[in-house]
Amino acid sequence: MGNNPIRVAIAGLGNCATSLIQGVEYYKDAAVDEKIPGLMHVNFGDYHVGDLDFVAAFDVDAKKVGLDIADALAAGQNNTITIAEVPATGVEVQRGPTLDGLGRYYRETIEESAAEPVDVAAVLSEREVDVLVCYLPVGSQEATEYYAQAALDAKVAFVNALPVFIAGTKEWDDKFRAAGVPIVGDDIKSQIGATITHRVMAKLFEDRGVVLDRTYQLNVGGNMDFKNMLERERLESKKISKTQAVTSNTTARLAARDVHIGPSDYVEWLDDRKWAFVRLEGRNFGDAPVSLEYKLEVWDSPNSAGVIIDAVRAAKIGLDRGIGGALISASSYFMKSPPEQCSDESAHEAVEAFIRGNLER
Ligand SMILES: O=P(O)(O)OC[C@H]1O[C@@H](O)[C@H](O)[C@@H](O)[C@@H]1O
Repeated sequence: MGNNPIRVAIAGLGNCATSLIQGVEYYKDAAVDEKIPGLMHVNFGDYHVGDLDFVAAFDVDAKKVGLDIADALAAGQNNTITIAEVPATGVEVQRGPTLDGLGRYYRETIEESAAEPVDVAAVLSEREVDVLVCYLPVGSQEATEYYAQAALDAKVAFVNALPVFIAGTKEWDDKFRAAGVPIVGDDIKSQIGATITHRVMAKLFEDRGVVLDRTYQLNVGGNMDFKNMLERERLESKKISKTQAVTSNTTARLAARDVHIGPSDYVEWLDDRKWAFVRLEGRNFGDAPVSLEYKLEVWDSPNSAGVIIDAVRAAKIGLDRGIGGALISASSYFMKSPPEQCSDESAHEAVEAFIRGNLER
């Protein structure tokens, strides 16, 4: 823990939480002027990466509930790369409510804890949590709403890492504004992930005067996220989120049949690696055809951890400044489906202005 602690709670102790918590351990003593792989800011405003202090965690998996956070990171189906050994935290994983959090493939794979669910808002208040990070499985609409409401009730800032639309809806934005609680969301945009690289390439076509005619992004991986998404009904919002994240960065108006962006399959032996196969087709000078194809290979969870560390610190600054509702700059830069889409360059500038206090949200 650093000098200026941010008290963080986590909903969903899967791979993403593992990378986040191990990453904070790994970088906790990083020098402020050091170049850190995968982290855009060592200091974000007054907050150092080591200031994140994990004081509460919720899960539904019988193999995780009741364990110290440090032990839960290696439990159950977690299969990401190990970044650091985390010493015992003294914080036990508590039983959160399941609601619609477990789809068919989770139910087939894990055993649900028999413990009685806790009252999350009460725990958040008791532990004096500053920021709650929501890492529930894709498709958990009701469960995400439950945690968002708990954050509102306990006046805790909310970082929504999954593609359930909360920050991006007027209804929830109004609730967060009224409660004076900040929110950053929705759906984490990884450091060098499928979304950001695809956005950049689509924009490059446009900036160089090439007409983008069609594109696809096929993603495969071997973590529970990909297994969960074999259930097609659960990934509707994910497809919408990923598609709008890419198409919003170009003025090309592609017909629905000409854009295919989706989680595509589960390949167990990839573990927490994600491979993205991306193709863009267009027309160049004199309508001459041009196409670009690339493949991204990345460990999925460490790829989002650095972004979440920044999002948590933005949320804490929002809380310190008493700003309720969606933090537009941080949401646009760190998330795939913010309330307002803009170029990554302007979102980056906006985040820096927000940190300096020159931009309200
Ligand atoms: O690589 P992208 O497109 O930025 O997506 C990143 C993240 O997107 C989330 O929706 C997934 O659930 C995460 O597992 C993933 O890391």
